[in-house]
Amino acid sequence: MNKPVVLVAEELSDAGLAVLGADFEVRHTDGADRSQFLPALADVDALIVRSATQVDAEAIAHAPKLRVVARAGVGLDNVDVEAATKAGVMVVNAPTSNITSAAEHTIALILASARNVAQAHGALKNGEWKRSKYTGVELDEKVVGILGLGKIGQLVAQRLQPFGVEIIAYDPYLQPARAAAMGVRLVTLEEVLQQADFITVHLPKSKETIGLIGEREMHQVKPTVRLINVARGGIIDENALYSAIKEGRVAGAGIDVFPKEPVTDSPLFELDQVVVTPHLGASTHEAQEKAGTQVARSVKLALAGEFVPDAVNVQGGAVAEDVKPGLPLTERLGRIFTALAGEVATRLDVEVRGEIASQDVRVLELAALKGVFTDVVTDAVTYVNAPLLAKDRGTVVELVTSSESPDWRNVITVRGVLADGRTVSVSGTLSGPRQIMKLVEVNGFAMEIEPTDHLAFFTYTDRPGIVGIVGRLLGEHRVNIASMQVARGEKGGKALIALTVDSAIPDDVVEQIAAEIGSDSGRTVDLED
Ligand SMILES: NC(=O)c1ccc[n+]([C@@H]2O[C@H](COP(=O)([O-])OP(=O)(O)OC[C@H]3O[C@@H](n4cnc5c(N)ncnc54)[C@H](O)[C@@H]3O)[C@@H](O)[C@H]2O)c1
Ligand SMILES: O=C(O)[C@H](O)COP(=O)(O)O
Repeated sequence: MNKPVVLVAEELSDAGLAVLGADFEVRHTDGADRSQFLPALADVDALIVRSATQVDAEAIAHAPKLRVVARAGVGLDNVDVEAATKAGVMVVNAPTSNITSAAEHTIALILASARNVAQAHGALKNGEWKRSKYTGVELDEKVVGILGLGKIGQLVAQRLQPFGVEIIAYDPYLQPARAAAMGVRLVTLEEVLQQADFITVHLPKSKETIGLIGEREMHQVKPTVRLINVARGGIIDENALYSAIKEGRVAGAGIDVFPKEPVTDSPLFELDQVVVTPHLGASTHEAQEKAGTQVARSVKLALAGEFVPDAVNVQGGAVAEDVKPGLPLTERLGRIFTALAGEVATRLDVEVRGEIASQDVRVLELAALKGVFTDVVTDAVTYVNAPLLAKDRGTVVELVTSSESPDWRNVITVRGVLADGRTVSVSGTLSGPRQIMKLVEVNGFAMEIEPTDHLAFFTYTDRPGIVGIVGRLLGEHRVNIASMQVARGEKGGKALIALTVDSAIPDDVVEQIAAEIGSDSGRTVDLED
């Protein structure tokens, strides 16, 4: 069988390649060179990039087999996540891999800018011993303004605290109490501009943040301010920064990122007050190893159709430890649902009841959909394309949660309404310390059986002799019964017989059983992959 193809379009750490292992055909290309990159996408299953490869709609259209784009780093501004989602392609990143490196690089640029390290270094190496020209400033008792107090902004704040600075931050999406707990005062953008001696940017690049620090803002800052950008080029307007430094309205800058990269000529490069690095924030051995291994793991999960905690274009995000064991159970319930229904539901409720319902359980809805469609379409069903499949087929899906679960600690139900108005439902739980999967309800009948690979359900009218008939017919056809349960509403009423068997029951045997016991519905469920 052909191995899935993983295209590595930028440098990936050896550790990352090692995680991929021998199960994949790993190819390499230069993602920054479109004439190489686009044709290389033709038959790839996964693509791994850093920030230099533009994974736009055109690239995605060149990759008909693509199932996952993995960004070995944080920023996703080079990946068209919307186009990927439309094409059913999962996008993952390595959200924490390089944050320490980026924060440390920020500190390096703050200090380098404060003490003119790069300029003095260059001068001395050029034979110039200049001391007064490179007199700097202390950090002690200065005000540092952080724009964007997210993962990196917070690490920067922690690392700056011992320098004796006052830290203020602008981040309208953060609770002031959370910032206060870090010793940071949340203020408005104007207050940062007016009060800070150093301003460091840690924002995502977005429509809102492009040019956030532009001409107008450069007129509001102290003339002694130093601006640092280790986030993304363009958040600080380069031309406005150039004029402000030239005109003495800004004292200096430390810049790691540029609006267009790579870049070797920028007006900023002529200014002695500016220290620059070529997007080195994440360029440490440690960050690259973490980014490489994290995305390689995500690629493996994604190609196996498993849930990928770092996926950015599926609902759910990171999965709580208590919720994780529910994923295979719910997926199995989805598959059993489809086998019982024999068609796609018009409406599907995924009910989560019990203790786990207090957590973020949206991923269980995805797991149910993945199961529901696994035996319906030929293509691999993933956590990304399962909701798209539901939408395409007109299935309205709802997640229902409740902390009430009278019989079990947690119960998950997949219940659907079919086109003719019939309802099909199946519920399961994880039982005991070993968290064994149990089916606890099928179409309103209570039971307790393991959802093994081969199941069968027959409804009939309650009367004596049914178990014997079913046992005899299966025995005659050499199908071994592992367990059998009978459930009924009332004596002589509608009843259900549920079986787990060691091999698939042939269709003609199902028909024979149904005919002999007068079953109006005989369904088998075969889940062996
Ligand atoms: N130079 C590098 O090598 C390097 C390395 C890693 C990350 N980065 C970049 O650093 C930036 C920050 O990364 P992170 O991991 O800390 O991201 P994050 O998402 O954890 O933090 C971003 C913060 O910005 C805030 N924010 C968003 N929009 C805002 C707005 N309009 N105004 C004010 N605040 C806003 C958010 O609330 C959040 O707290 C990203 O641009 C990322 O691409 C660069
Ligand atoms: O967003 C990021 O992760 C950083 O900017 C690092 O980008 P890189 O992987 O191209 O170094």
